[in-house]
Amino acid sequence: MIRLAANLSMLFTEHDFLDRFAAAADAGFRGVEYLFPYAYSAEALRTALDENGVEQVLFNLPPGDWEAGERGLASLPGREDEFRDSMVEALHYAEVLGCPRVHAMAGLLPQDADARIQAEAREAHHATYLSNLRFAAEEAAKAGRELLIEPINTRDMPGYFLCRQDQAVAVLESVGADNLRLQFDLYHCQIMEGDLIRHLERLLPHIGHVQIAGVPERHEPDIGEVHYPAVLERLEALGYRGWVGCEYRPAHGTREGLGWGEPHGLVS
Ligand SMILES: O=C(O)C(=O)[C@@H](O)CO
Ligand SMILES: [Mg+2]
Repeated sequence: MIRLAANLSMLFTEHDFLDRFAAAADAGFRGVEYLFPYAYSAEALRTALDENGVEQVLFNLPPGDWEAGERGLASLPGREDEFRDSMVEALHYAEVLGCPRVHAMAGLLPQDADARIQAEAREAHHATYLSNLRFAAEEAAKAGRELLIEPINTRDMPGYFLCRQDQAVAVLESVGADNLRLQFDLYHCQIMEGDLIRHLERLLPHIGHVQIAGVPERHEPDIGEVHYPAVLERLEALGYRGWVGCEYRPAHGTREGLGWGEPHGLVS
């Protein structure tokens, strides 16, 4: 049985953040994920999990200055100290929340530079990314956690450093840490590369977490060009036993749009 987690940064936004845990549990979700926990104390979040009987399955490391447009620190040359601090903070939250995995966003390449500068920057980001991920995977291993990396489509996030599955696999293999795994977001993969079922088959040994959304609008999985019943059936047949994060923006209301999840135990 596919295990669905509600992404509380996108679902149940009809409610205040701390009330979304109850709304998710009431709709049949047994796991939750969201972008960032840091606006709340870890203890308050722990209480929200416990009171509603849901598991925390994923959240991201602090991403730098999100409001100013930053999208992660892991590949940013010169920001290594901040990245290390962000890992320490994330592991503290992971411990209190009992969350088995955290996601390190890669960050953006410099925009508006000429091709030569872009190429040099890409090399510098790659080297920084590998060394930061080596450090972070080691820290995560000491704490008994997994560290995830996620290719994100560059239409939604222009300049995002990690945007293709092969690039991610090359990074995982270069770092070579057992607890460094792939966050496979089918929405991003469909936009950049397509061929979702073949990607799942090939990438399964690397996958630590899956996320889904309809393409191209990022609405419910039953809206758009991807036939998710077939994709999820294949995922299950392949033996994937992890979580599938529902990371989409409801087209109308969250509950109104949950009909697609009824075969997986959700209630609309
Ligand atoms: O945007 C996505 O997709 C995510 O999974 C966020 O957590 C940013 O990485
Ligand atoms: Mg995602």
